[in-house]
Amino acid sequence: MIAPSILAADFANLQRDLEMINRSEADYVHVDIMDGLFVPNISFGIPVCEAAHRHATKPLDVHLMIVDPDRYLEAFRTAGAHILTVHYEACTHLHRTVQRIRELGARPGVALNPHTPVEVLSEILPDLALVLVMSVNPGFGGQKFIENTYRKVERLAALRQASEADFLIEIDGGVNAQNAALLSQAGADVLVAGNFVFSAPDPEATIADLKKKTR
Ligand SMILES: O=C(CO)[C@@H](O)[C@H](O)COP(=O)(O)O
Ligand SMILES: [Fe+2]
Repeated sequence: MIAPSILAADFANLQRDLEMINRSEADYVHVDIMDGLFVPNISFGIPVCEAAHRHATKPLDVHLMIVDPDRYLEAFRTAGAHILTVHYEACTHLHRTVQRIRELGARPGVALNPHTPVEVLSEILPDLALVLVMSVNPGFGGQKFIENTYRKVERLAALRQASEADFLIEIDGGVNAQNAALLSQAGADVLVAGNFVFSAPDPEATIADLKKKTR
């Protein structure tokens, strides 16, 4: 599955870019929320998420790169989040946070920074709908893919098989035509792509090409 990240969209033409995603073979719309504290960048917030929800026909996959995300779970759910992903590194009581996301009626996801081993989630995997493996350090689009990600995805896929848990494995950062098939073979289910899609001459065809590589 493919989740284009609107962080790389033209914010002055967001409706146009969302309509492109609607027409495309994309499965989700990836929405990156950055608070300038958890990551050294500020993206956009709840009103933009609401606007994306109004125009998108695909479910919103909301990636919260914010400290203490519990404060905003309800607001992003009300703004249309279908998947709500928090960072492992930003949560003190991750189990409680995950339960809260489910109570709100959203699908809970947990994201891991490149330095965080997948094994830290072993006790909570059955409670998750998605694990997001960061393949760059979070905060910016257009960064170089970290090659260690393949091994991490393989280890996570092995944990999934061993535990019979049923979560999606999502990869986020530096995804392109070179690494998409390899990530899929390693066990990834959802690939986020920002710059690779939106800087292409034909973003819709680029989404279709990426999708073919994941089949
Ligand atoms: O969460 C993030 C960055 O922190 C991502 O979702 C980026 O938006 C992906 O952009 P590309 O690396 O594909 O340009
Ligand atoms: Fe993201």
